Amino acid sequence: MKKYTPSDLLYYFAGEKKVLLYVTISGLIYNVGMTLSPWFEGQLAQYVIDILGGERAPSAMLRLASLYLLTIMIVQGCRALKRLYVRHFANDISLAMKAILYRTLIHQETAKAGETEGSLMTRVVSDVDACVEGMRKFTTEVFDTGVVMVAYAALLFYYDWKLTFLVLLFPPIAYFIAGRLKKVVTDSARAGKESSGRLSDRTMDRIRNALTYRIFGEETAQDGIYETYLADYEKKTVRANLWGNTMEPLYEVIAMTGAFFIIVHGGRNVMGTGWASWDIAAFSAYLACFARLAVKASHAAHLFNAVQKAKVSWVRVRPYLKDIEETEQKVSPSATLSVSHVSFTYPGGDHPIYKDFNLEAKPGEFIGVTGKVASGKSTLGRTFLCEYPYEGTILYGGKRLGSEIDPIGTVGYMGHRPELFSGTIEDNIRLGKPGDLDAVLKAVEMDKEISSFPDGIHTMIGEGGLRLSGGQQARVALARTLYHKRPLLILDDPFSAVDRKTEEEILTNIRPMLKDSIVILISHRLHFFKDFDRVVWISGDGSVEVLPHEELLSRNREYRRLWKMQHALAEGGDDK
Ligand SMILES: Nc1ncnc2c1ncn2[C@@H]1O[C@H](COP(=O)(O)OP(=O)(O)OP(=O)(O)O)[C@@H](O)[C@H]1O
Repeated sequence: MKKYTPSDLLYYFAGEKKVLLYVTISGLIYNVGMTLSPWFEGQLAQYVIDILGGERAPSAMLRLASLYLLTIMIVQGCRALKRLYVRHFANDISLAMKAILYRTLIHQETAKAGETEGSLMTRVVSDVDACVEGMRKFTTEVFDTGVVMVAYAALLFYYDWKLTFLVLLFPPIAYFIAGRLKKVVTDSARAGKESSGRLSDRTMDRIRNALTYRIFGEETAQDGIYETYLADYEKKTVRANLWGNTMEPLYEVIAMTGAFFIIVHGGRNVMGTGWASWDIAAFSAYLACFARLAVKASHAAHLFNAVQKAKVSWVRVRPYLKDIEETEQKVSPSATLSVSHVSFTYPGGDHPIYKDFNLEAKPGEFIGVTGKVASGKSTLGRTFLCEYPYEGTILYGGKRLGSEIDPIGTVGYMGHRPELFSGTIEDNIRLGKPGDLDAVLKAVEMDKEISSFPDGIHTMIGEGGLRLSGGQQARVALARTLYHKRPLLILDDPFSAVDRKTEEEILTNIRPMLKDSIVILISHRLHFFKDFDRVVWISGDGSVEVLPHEELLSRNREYRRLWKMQHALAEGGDDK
């Protein structure tokens, strides 16, 4: 049997077999039971005529009505159960998708040009919601529309198959029109979503840079630009909703056209001159059954649109749904890192940022990376994420990183920016992964601070974490990286926003936690490099030197100069 991965839609259905079984049982009872209503209504009409004509006693009506009531109670009870399980199903899928998504997004960083982490997270989470809503509607309608339509159609054929063939021509016409319009609905939904993404980017930009815009007298111009984005969003959303919603009544009118033929031909059946012989009960049951079928058919068309919209979101969110846990299991805890002759040039760049980089490292080792400003330190760190192709080989556990082993699940990364999203501190660290956060909060020296917040770990930190100080943001981001520990960790300037004492405490705390990981730590500040296993120096002209601290100090003039300068500052008490 095919093994589904998180990027297959069926993966989520397969994980919910038990809940789907309950949905199926309660859904079948409810929907097949629904066809009994038109039959009961027809019988009731016939009983009224019979009682008035003296052919039946009123007590018979009472028995029939009680039976009808009991049937309704059972059918509606199953309906409530079915709804409950469908909700259960949707919640489980939403949680599963978001947990996978968050884990993947830790590795997303700057590769997607022009996208900020806040808008990326906000957009993909809203896409997940739209997808789950589509899956919920689909599951509901498979029963409420699919099964019930088959049951109603069977009843209609039983009463008069010729008339049924005739009247059932109309719902497919409505369905066909919905199919033809699906491109318009999809395109307008996509345009609406894209415009919403652009607007949220713009909103974030306006908030983040508010002070800069005010100081440089740019506010009015920025407000004008913002208005154009808002106007575009309004226009596209109205258009998307218009196409999505106004088609429904049209489908219903077309589907109901069959009722005209029932009144004419059904009347003939009752008079004894039609294709079948009917009493009043049959006429009434047939008409009621058809009306319900036509309404259901219009729901099918509506469902079609909902599924189309969900598809747009699914296509957008799918690349972020990767099987991380599985990759993690393939990595041996004692695997070593072997970097040989690696050079990196940005796509379209005319020279390598660095070349001939060589490094051997084993678990428990800390490797420092430093160099001049803009020499390529972050670029070297991000090479391990394999966002872009590199020259040479990076082997992890003997497998080539990027082609034979996925960096997701192997490489943990904390970038320059803390990459926090709007949510609680807990959400930002946990990213859907259950477990105890105490150890990582203590390690990053955040435990006491968090317990002094009124909402503790449930404190909402705002978009991009703007309600926290820079140092707090950095420590929450570090706690997240530690909580989702990987055998190879790249930490890009993790302590730039904390003071030296806290930095030292954190380093002391995390070293024992990371004794089975290889840590590559990029920093401008060198004082802790003396305790590291090796230091990588990037010169800025492309050359890379890898040596233990003392050796690098004696051999590399630039490194020595920088070290001495920082040492002198520290002794003068100026270094934080
Ligand atoms: N995505 C990119 N595309 C093209 N060039 C880039 C990209 N990112 C960085 N660069 C360039 O690569 C060079 C090295 O940048 P990088 O950020 O790696 O340096 P750094 O040493 O980490 O900088 P800093 O000292 O500011 O931390 C710079 O000249 C930069 O302009």
